[in-house]
Amino acid sequence: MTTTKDIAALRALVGDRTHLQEALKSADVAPLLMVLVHLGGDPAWLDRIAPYIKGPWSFHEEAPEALKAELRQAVVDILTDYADSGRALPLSPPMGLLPRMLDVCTGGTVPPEYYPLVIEEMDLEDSDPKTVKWRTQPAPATLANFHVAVIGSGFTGVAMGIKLKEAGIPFTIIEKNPSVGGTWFENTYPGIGVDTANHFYSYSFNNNADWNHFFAKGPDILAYIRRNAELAALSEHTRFNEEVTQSVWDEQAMLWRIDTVTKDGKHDQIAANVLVTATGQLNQPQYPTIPGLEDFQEPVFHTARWDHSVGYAGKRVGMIGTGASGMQVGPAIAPVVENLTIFQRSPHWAMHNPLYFETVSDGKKWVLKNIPFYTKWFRFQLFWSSSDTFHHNLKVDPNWPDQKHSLNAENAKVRDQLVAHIASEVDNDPELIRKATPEYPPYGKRMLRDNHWYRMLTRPNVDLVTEHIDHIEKGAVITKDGVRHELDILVLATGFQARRMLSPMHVVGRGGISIRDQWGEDNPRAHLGITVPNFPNFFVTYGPNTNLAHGGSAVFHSECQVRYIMLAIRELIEGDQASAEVRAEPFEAYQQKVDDAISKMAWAHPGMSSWYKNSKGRVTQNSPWRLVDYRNLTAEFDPAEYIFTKKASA
Ligand SMILES: Cc1cc2nc3c(=O)[nH]c(=O)nc-3n(C[C@H](O)[C@H](O)[C@H](O)COP(=O)(O)OP(=O)(O)OC[C@H]3O[C@@H](n4cnc5c(N)ncnc54)[C@H](O)[C@@H]3O)c2cc1C
Repeated sequence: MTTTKDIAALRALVGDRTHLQEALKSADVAPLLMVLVHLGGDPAWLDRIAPYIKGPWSFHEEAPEALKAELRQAVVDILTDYADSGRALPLSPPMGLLPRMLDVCTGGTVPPEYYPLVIEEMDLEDSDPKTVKWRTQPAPATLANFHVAVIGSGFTGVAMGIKLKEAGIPFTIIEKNPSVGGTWFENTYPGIGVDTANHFYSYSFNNNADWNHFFAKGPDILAYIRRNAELAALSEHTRFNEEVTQSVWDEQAMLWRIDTVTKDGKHDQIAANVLVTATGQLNQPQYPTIPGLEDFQEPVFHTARWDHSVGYAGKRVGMIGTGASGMQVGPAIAPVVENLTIFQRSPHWAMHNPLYFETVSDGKKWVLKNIPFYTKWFRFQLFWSSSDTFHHNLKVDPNWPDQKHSLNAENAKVRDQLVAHIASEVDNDPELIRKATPEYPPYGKRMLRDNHWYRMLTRPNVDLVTEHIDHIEKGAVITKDGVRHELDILVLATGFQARRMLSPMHVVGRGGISIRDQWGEDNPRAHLGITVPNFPNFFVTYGPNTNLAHGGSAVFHSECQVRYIMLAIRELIEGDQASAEVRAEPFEAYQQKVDDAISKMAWAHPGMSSWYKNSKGRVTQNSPWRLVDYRNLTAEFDPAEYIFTKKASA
């Protein structure tokens, strides 16, 4: 039912029809059309506008101005009609029209297997489907005697805290930093930002209408995470500046014993029934092992530990690495440094997106905030444009002749487009084209956004060095060809220790087995990327084979994992169980499925070296699944896959 407050807001919205009509000029056609059909249910509108929507981004739409004006008027009329009549706004669109709406909205075809995900993601039925509800409300004493420890307060740890709080389950978040934010707290380098559009790279339960950019910069994302943490008052549950060093499963007490140390060296221990790691895959910086690095003597720092006390304007800066972070740093500092020397081991593919630098106008923010359902439809468009539509591009066609450069016909087409983009950006300079174009197929590594990286390479003060580094001396990097590159500052854009998952923590499960005993140095494996045999009541988020490299938002995956963990916790509490441990059979069967799927994908390509693969060549980081697959795998918790141990009766 629409509340009195909603009706009052609607009446205020349509009170000034001229203003509304004007304000709607800032709206994109596709989501506005969806609002109209959602509210009015008239399929004729879909037929009229569909021919002008060629894809899910706003720049794919080419409707004539007169038609857009008609659409805006129709939206004003229908909102006025609802306001005048006091009728409730329908939470869902007419379900019979949903398939056609999704197709028109994306300018493509959305298969039926996506409908449950769409209904849930957009919360079309307003039933809060991602929140796990009690089947039998536990007694207050039961809840009071249960405790969950969450390590880390980035996007995932904060989501976990919010959901635990909603369920009334006591919990403690332990965070080594003085703030929430994780990735977005620690990475403050110039140019830091996302490559996933933010109206999708955000929580489904808090669609933000206030993003300043379609692709936000670091501080805005940090502010968003902080706002969510504040809304749930998570600071009351969080121990900041405290690092978990070790967690040991106490088999007698059926509890995790979690050792922590504060920044000033105070040790403590926390006991918890359930332990959730939300430590991210990209949290521990990877430092290169280059002979002489310690002899450099000028400022040298990792992108994730940017030293803001060091001014780089007018300096000779060297940067090792051209991955996701390096590609953002380069264009941000090149205009002000004397010289930027970039040491590249292998180039990255990066795609142009016209919205990458665009700010969200005040008018668009107004529409996002005020027009009912607009944000939900806009978010869906971004979901569609940023994720599974690329998945087939990563699959190896065994009959494809040019396996070295592309994987299948579609992948080859993308390669041609990307190569043409590089050529035009570097003014057809053959040397730069050669250096900046990867040999490996597109999507072999996560596709980045071209933030003027290629154009930057044409600057007279930028050198792209592809000769390998031999060693480092005081104030200089020496390459294998004997050239000495004199530098004032050295930036290490060398990524993270993703493969040594959960390191440097020491985690000890049942029978005294440690996670390193079980995983070795770099072979992490977990059921659905979340649970591990021998480690009862232990849940990993952003765990093995859950990194999204075909596209998509890591926040989507976090929410899938958080829901799965909440379902498991519900099973423990409602069933009065002391522990749950994944059985070996489903665990092994899942690993087999993952490895089989990955063997047919880009990352297993023999020409690829990346942080996705471990020392034996197994892809341990990436998820082979589409978002819809991972959602389906984690939407329910199957107790039959777990061994439960009852609490000893008192
Ligand atoms: C520069 C950069 C850009 C990115 N851009 C995108 C993007 O565009 N799209 C996308 O989908 N993903 C992107 N990612 C991936 C990003 O990491 C995830 O999107 C997401 O932020 C991960 O959140 P998280 O909470 O799981 O982990 P993190 O954000 O890594 O948070 C982990 C937290 O755990 C804490 N912690 C770790 N160990 C301990 C310990 N022992 N004790 C206590 N606390 C501990 C850390 O301090 C940190 O706060 C990007 C990553 C980086 C580095």
